[in-house]
Amino acid sequence: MSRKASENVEYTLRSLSSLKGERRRKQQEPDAASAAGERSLLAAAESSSSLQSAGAGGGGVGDLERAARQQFQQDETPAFVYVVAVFSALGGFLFGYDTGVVSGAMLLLKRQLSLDALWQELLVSSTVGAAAVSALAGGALNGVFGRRAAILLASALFTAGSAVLAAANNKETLLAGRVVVGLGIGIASMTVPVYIAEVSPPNLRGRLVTINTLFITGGQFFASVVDGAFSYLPKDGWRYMLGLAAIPAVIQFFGFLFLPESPRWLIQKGQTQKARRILSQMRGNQTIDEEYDSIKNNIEEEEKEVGSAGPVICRMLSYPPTRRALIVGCGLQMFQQLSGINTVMYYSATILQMSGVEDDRLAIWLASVTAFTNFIFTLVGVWLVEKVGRRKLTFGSLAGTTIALIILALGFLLSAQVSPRVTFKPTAPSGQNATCTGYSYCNECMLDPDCGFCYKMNKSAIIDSSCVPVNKAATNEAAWGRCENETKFKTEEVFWAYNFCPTPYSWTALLGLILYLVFFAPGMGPMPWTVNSEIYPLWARSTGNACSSGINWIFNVLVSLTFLHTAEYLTYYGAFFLYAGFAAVGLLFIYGCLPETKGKKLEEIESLFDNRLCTCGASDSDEGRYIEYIRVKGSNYHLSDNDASDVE
Ligand SMILES: O[C@H]1[C@H](O)[C@@H](O)[C@H](O)[C@@H](O)[C@H]1O
Repeated sequence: MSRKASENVEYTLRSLSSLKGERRRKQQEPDAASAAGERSLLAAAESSSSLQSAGAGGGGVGDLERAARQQFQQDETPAFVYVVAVFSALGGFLFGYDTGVVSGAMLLLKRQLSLDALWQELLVSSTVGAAAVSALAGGALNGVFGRRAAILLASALFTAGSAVLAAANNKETLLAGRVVVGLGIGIASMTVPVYIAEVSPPNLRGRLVTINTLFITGGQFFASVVDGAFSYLPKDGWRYMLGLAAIPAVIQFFGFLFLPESPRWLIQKGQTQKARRILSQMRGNQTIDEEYDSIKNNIEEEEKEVGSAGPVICRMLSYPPTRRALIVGCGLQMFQQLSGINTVMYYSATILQMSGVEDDRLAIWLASVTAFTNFIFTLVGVWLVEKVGRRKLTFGSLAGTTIALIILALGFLLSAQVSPRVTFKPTAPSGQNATCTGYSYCNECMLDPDCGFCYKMNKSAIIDSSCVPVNKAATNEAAWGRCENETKFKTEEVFWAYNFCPTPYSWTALLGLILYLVFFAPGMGPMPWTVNSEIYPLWARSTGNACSSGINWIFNVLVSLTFLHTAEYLTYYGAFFLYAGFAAVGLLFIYGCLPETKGKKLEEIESLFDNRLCTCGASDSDEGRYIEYIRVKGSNYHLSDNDASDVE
């Protein structure tokens, strides 16, 4: 389209996947008329020839439509939106980095500060616990002070926490640092997706919000590499691991001093001029009138419908559409964690050892391969989200995850069944606990965190095997006996297996692990965050996201903290069958209750929850419809209103 033509014709071309969904339209137009309008619009979009014959100057309208179509394709989203999305997603990177780095740091810390099991657990879970609290509190913070202020606060907390951790000289200071970092993670985890969703154009929203999860998994991957690299620095290596997070945090803080507030939040607070300015900065050469009006009308309408009295959460629960959205949002986050992602992430080194990787360092490095798989396949999700939509992507991903969990469980089951016998029972030195020496199979020995399996090999057969206590300070050797230290390993030609049993089926665990991430990462990883950033109306968005993120963190703590105990009581395969069961229930939930939000304006999404909670994706049937509106200068009619004589 020539520049001149584009100046002459001001238009907006947009796509909607459903007219039924547009509440305002429904109220303004009688049903029959709207159905007729819908039909003619559909016809108009289908072929330009029908459009041409609809107008008096048919050829002119055809040109107009073609020009509009071309311009739509040319209307590029300004780079500014991407800059804003990437700077915000640094919050996701820090979330991933700080949750991921701790496992490597802990290996060094527990030796240097002689931490007992309780302190180790405290240092790991305090962050996740603090994140749960601050995610819940972050709703109010976001509502009152805005998204930008919340992100600035989160990056300040990340910076302060990392500095405290890097300089800590005792475990109490470490605990304080971990709590501060956790507070930052919680706020970032609930604010960043909301902020990105609110500044993005509808056609890119899913992709841009999913970038945040890409940054989370990127942070986890980077953390695993840093863990591997600094594990060679036994003294103070942890200071670098924990302190490094300050760099992206400072970058984000200064970046956000210059980045704008969400225009939707500004409109809600009555700062309309500023909102307009920011919106046009974000939309470049696209006209913002329609988007601006629709946000504004929506806010007014919502206030009329829901009122503004009482706490937001009470209003959300008593208003059916937001209550339904909240159930869907929290359910998604709960099933994300119940399908066991963080046991896979936090214990991948252990799972890899089960597959026969005996060297500790190699297991740490291989764990970064796992984190890398998670990262790369999240990228596949970024690519797929606007192509296949949220519903299909989430469902397909969880279906594959369930199968992978079953394979993982079967792998552990097979390994348990062929678990080597204990054939040699050494006498414990006096004063030493004799529980380990009482076990008859490697499998029982492996599940007791205090014991390990010491054995010899004769060709491929395991001989002279014993179960003895592990050296708590260095789990790569036994507390006493043949496997006590590496010199003895060599002279006695023995092998030491802690946390795993040498069996010919261990590779199935590795296969299950990789398959798990290949399926989980594109859908179940990012979609709960993406969908939650879209499904609540503006007045309920911060609170809705605060609740669902809080649920995510609470289930994260529950699942990852109980993993070792669950494995002890149910065995490893029992634990993975349990997660597979949760995932299967999640599958029913997603099939029944998750609507498609792809391509819809945030303001239209609320109407997806107008009807029954679980419609098994019934609104999807409208998905194939592609309706285009063209607004022509001097005319407020749609082209399909058959009044082409109004067209300039
Ligand atoms: O979406 C993320 C991602 O999948 C991470 O890998 C996981 O550790 C988080 O718990 C989850 O919320």
